[in-house]
Amino acid sequence: MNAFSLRIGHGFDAHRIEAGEGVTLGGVWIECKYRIIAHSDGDAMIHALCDALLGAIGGGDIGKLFPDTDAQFKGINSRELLKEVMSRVKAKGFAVVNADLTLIAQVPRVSPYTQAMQAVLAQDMSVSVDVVNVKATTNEGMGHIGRKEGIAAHAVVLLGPAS
Ligand SMILES: Nc1ccn([C@@H]2O[C@H](COP(=O)(O)O)[C@@H](O)[C@H]2O)c(=O)n1
Ligand SMILES: C[C@@]1(CO)OP(=O)(O)OP(=O)(O)OC[C@H]1O
Repeated sequence: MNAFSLRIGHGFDAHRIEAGEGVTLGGVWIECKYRIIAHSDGDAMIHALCDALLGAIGGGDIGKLFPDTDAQFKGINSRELLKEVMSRVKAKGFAVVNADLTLIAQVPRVSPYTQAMQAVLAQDMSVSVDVVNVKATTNEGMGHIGRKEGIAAHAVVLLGPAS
């Protein structure tokens, strides 16, 4: 790696939702009438971010690292997965330049929480909060997301040399 080494990564994740008492997204608990169906806490935004980071370092994906057949990951807080992924990013000599996440969800409404999500994700990636962007869109009522059967998230990251 030299001073000009840059790596880009993209991640995507989707989970089903059902009636419940709240969701964790971007590492932030959001009280609402839904819950996310998953082996872990179902934080699709962090899962997409982990896959983007792993993609950038050629590190596979979170399903390979943290199989959903392994009891040790049952109900796990996805921030723990992000911390492990970040240790792999750092071990390869990279640091996050910026990260951009998009949640696609008809529900819940997350705009009151995006700043808190940015702060949590910046902390876990050891970067300044102004290089982490979180945004959301509905699916305008279309398809499974529009019918409130599930949610999805995309993440894009740029990595550069750790100084
Ligand atoms: N789960 C969501 C989805 C959207 N938002 C916010 O609403 C704005 C309008 O959404 P559109 O689908 O009509 O583009 C969007 O820009 C978000 O700020 C949200 O908070 N939570
Ligand atoms: C996080 C893991 C592991 O608990 O499970 P899920 O919460 O089901 O999430 P997914 O995005 O399907 O993939 C990675 C998993 O192996």
